[in-house]
Amino acid sequence: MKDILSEIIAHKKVEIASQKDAVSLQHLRGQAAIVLHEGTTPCRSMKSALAASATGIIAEFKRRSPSKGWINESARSEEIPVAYEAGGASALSILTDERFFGGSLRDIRTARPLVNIPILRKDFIIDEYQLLQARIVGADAVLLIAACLTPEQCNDLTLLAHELGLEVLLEIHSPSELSYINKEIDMVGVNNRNLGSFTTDVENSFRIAGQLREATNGTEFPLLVSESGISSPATLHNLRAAGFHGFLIGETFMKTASPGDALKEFIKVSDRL
Ligand SMILES: O=C(O)c1ccccc1NCC(=O)[C@H](O)[C@H](O)COP(=O)(O)O
Repeated sequence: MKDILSEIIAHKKVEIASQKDAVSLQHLRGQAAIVLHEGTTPCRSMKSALAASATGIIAEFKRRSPSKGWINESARSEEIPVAYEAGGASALSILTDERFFGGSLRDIRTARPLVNIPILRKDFIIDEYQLLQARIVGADAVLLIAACLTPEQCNDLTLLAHELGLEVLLEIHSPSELSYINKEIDMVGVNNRNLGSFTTDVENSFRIAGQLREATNGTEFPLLVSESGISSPATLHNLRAAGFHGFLIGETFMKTASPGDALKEFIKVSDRL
C-alpha cells in the first residue's frame, strides 16, 4: 500500500470506528438480516449485465477525486444515475467515500429505486461493516482493492459479500496482484491509474490481460473490467478486442454539463467503430 491509498485507508479506519460507535456492528447485522429476510431488494447481477451488454459501460457517479479536485460539485444522485441508464450504461458505479470523493451512502440509497441497472458501491472496503452498509442501502456489488487487503482479508470479505448477495469486483493494478484472483471472485478490474503519480495508462489493461491469459492458459478467464483513464470510444474498442467486457468510466462523463448525454454520444461513436 502506498501514497494516497495509505492516507485514504488510515482515514477509513477512523471513519469506520466512529460509525461503529454510532451504530453497532451487531445492530447493522440485524438490519441486513431484515433486508435479506424481506427479499424486497434482491441484488441484480453486474457480471451478467456486463456479459450480456453490447456496451459494457459502468458509468461512474464521481463528484471529486484526489487527482482532479472537484469534477462536478453540484452533481445530483436523483438525476445523473437516471440519465446514465437512459444513455445506455450497463451498470453504475457510485463513489461513497466522502472525504476524498465527495460521495456518500445516501447517493446509492437515492439512486436505487430510480434505476434498474446494477449499482457498484465504489469505496475503500476493509471491513465487514462496509459490506453490510452496502447491502442495506441497495448496492448490488462491491469493489475490493487488492492493494488495500491481504489475500486472506480479500477472501474473507468476498465470502461475506456473497452471503449478503453482493457480487465482488476485485481491483488489481500490477502483475503481483494476479495471485488474489480465485474462483470466488466475480469480476476482475484492472486499474489503469498509478496511485503514486496519479497518471493513467490504459496500456496497463492490455499488459495485465495478456499476463492473465498466460497464467490461466485461457481457461477460467474471469470477466475483465478496465478502470480509469478511458476517454475515447477507440480505446474502448481496442480494450474489447483484448477481452474486456466492462469499462469503468467516470471523469470523461462527469466533467461535462450533461453526463448522460456525453455517455450517449460516446456509445453512438463506439457503435460506428
Ligand atoms: O480518481 C482518482 O483520482 C483516484 C485516486 C486515488 C484512488 C482512486 C481514485 N479513483 C477511483 C477510481 O477507480 C476511478 O474513479 C474510476 O476508475 C474511474 O476513473 P476515471 O474514468 O479516470 O474517472
